[in-house]
Amino acid sequence: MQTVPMRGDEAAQTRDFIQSLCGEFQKHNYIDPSHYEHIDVKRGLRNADGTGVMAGITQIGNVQGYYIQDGERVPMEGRLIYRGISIEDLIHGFMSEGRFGFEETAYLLLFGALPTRKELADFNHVLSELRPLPPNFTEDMILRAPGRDIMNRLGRCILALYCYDEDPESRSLENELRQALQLVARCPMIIAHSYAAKRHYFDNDSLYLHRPQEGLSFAENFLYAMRHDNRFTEREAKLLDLCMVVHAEHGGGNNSAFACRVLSSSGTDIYAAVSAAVGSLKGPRHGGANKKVMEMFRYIQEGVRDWKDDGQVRDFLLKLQRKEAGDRSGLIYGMGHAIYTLSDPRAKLLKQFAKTLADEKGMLEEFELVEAVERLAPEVINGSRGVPKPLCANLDLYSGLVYRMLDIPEELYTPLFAMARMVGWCAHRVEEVYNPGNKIIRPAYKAVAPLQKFIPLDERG
Ligand SMILES: CC(=O)SCCNC(=O)CCNC(=O)[C@H](O)C(C)(C)COP(=O)(O)OP(=O)(O)OC[C@H]1O[C@@H](n2cnc3c(N)ncnc32)[C@H](O)[C@@H]1OP(=O)(O)O
Ligand SMILES: O=C([O-])CC(=O)C(=O)O
Repeated sequence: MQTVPMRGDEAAQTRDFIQSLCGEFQKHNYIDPSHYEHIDVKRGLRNADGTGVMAGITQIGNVQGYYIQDGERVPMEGRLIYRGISIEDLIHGFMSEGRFGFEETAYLLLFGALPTRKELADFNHVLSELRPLPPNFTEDMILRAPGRDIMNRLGRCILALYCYDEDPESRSLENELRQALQLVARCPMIIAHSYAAKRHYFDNDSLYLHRPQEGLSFAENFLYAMRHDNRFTEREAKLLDLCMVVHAEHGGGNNSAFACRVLSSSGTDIYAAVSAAVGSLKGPRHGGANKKVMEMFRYIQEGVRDWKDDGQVRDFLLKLQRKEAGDRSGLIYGMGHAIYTLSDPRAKLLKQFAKTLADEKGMLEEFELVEAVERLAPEVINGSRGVPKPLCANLDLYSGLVYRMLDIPEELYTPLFAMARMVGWCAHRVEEVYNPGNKIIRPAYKAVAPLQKFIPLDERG
């Protein structure tokens, strides 16, 4: 698809007009912070003590980072629980038996119980059946309109799948589950093909489109489809599988799952709800942070002469925080979390694997720099805060490093997160739609604009 180019003078006129409207916009849209002193607004849907406003009940995932004692928030080591099973137990369970774990995690999250051997085999077979994209989908939806941003492509493709679904509007449980499994199964292919198109059209590379292979696991299929020579080792696939498991679910309140639940509560279709979740995850304060972390480390490596000197690293982090360096957002990516306080259990797990891999690949210096940021950033972020807030590394601090050591290109880091989280989104979607008591999610906004009269066109100044 091509956009119609504007002539130079038209473009300048449009730019000037829009620039003049920026002033108008600022005049009428600025919210004076003092309003928040008088009106009880739960900004970011948070209570005054930083805890989240309780917006729903779920059976799927549980995220714990503090407990309440005598009305006070008490920090604790983070816990992540999928359907009642801690993430550590789940990972230990399938790893100790030498299996891939993502498929059984998906089954657990979507249906609520661990599969038996037969159920797991049947589930894997169904995923294989559902994996191929519809005929001509890659040609029509991916190759004809390639794009640089794979998350944007993914959202678009998910919305487009509505048109290829013979029954997109039925909300029967069976249909919802069929759609959910199809989305989970197809996501790796959409990402791999979108990436191939991006490389071909924007990076001048040859075009290769691999088809999914029956008998390969989710992680193996992704590596097979992403790499031009289809080659990967078992160790790489097992590590990617583990990354997928830790990214699969994070309760109902995280920004993308909540977006999915908000849309679902309106009664709209699964494609609309899940593509909204993709859009949310793309944001740099959410899943997009894994890509931003790598960019931030490039800034640090360029800006700090001796990475082993804590003083120099701390000074650079201060510059990041003061918006004097990096992307000027003021954020130290990969640090902080809305719920976790002392630790994010996923970051702990990924850190262990990153360290072993870094040792093997001769990348211990990079690993140690990430560790230094983890150690020094809380003090920098807390700055002169009277009572320091406990602040820990989140999973995005170490996931990028693991992906880099797996030779996965940076533009796929957030899409990989989406590929895994598709399971969590679909589980929350079906839970939202299936439970009949659920109401449309509809918080309130206090309007502060003064009333005014309509002025006829000729009388306006
Ligand atoms: C998969 C995920 O979504 S994990 C999160 C990935 N995101 C990132 O890594 C981006 C960096 N981190 C952040 O932006 C934040 O920590 C978030 C968005 C994750 C959580 O935000 P919040 O729940 O608002 O954090 P919290 O309430 O603890 O923030 C306390 C203060 O520290 C600041 N802060 C928190 N984390 C950071 C950070 N990484 N860098 C700079 N400042 C930070 C906040 O801006 C806030 O300042 P304020 O009190 O002056 O407004
Ligand atoms: O829970 C959150 O706010 C963000 C997060 O870590 C996730 O979704 O994995």
